Amino acid sequence: MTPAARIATAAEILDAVSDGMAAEQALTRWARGARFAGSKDRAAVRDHVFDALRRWRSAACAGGGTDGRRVMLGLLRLDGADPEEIFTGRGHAPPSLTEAERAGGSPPEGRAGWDMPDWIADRLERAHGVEAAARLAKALRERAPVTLRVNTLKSDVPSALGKLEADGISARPNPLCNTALTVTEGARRIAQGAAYRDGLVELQDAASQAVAALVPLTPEARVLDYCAGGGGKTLALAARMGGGPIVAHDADPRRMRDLPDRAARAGARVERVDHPDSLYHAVLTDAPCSGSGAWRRSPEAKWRLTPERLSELNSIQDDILDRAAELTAPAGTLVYATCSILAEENDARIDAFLARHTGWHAVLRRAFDPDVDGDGFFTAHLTRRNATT
Ligand SMILES: C[S@@+](CC[C@H](N)C(=O)[O-])C[C@H]1O[C@@H](n2cnc3c(N)ncnc32)[C@H](O)[C@@H]1O
Repeated sequence: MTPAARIATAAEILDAVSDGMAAEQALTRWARGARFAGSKDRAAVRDHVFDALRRWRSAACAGGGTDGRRVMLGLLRLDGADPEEIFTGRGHAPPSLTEAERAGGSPPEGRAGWDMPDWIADRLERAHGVEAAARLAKALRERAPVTLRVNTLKSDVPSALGKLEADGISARPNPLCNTALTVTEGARRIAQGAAYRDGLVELQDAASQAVAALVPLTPEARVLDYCAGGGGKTLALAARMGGGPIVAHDADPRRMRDLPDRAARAGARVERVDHPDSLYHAVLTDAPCSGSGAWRRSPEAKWRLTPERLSELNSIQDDILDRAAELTAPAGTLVYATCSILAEENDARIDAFLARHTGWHAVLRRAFDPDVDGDGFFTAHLTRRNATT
């Protein structure tokens, strides 16, 4: 495919996303019908679509409209490219620009440059002040880093770096966590590489690793990952415990479907339970959330979140904390985590928990901002006051 044909395809996919289809689904549907497209074409189209979704509002402003064609036009303008070289109408390129399109569009100013719905920008500004809010919003316009966790059950940082090099992948240590590596070259080769296949490294965001690294663990601790999902943090905890065991639970057990295979590959022991009913020294609740700290990776979620859905998530987060508190041993630690930058899902949930449970206090609260090293995350550690056993 020519560069222009890739742009034309991205514009069509963006129209499908505008109509409500998930970006991944729209890309898969296109790829199925596009046998002519090679792996580089697919990767390039995907990058265009995700770049446009991250900067939808500013690109629409620069392109003079919200349809896929004009969003791609705006994106080219924002990136300093000459749209006339792409919109030629030749071959599979998009049709030539009309006079109205040439004259339309304006540089994004103010909130348009934040690339976020106003209601979310308002909340960010209330919580963090205008400068910090703008910085957070703008960080989510960029591509996210690709990060790996070195599985200390099978390797260490220097040997993992060496094995990755042999797979054609370059990486560097990531400052957020001592197990984290940022991939600098060859990210698309990870899944086929021996280091990944043999369980020496896992794909995991560095802030997610840092959250798991903060969970207080002792060698004999009984540990419950209450919202285990695919098990990213379960496996990170198991590695810190010399293999485990870690008890994993999820309200939707299908989310843990791949966990036994992943654990076997990593050399970790994970016991899945449907109804946890004993007491644990550490209970991790990596709660369902807006995912706002990771909107670089799933940018359409930024445009689809509604105030109603956010309130619904807040109720689920409160219920999870209440239930997890019952499962925390008297001297144990309840760990709350989200991959969100919204105060409503972070400090406000902890404050609400402490108001409902006056015998508890927060011994740690930490926010990770989305940046070149990792996603936005929040974690808090809760313990009972004066607990002795
Ligand atoms: C953020 S994801 C977990 C990601 C996972 N910990 C990881 O690191 O890969 C949140 C998970 O919470 C689960 N969940 C939703 N409601 C729940 C509830 N009431 N109790 C327990 N888990 C719940 C979801 O099914 C989802 O898998």
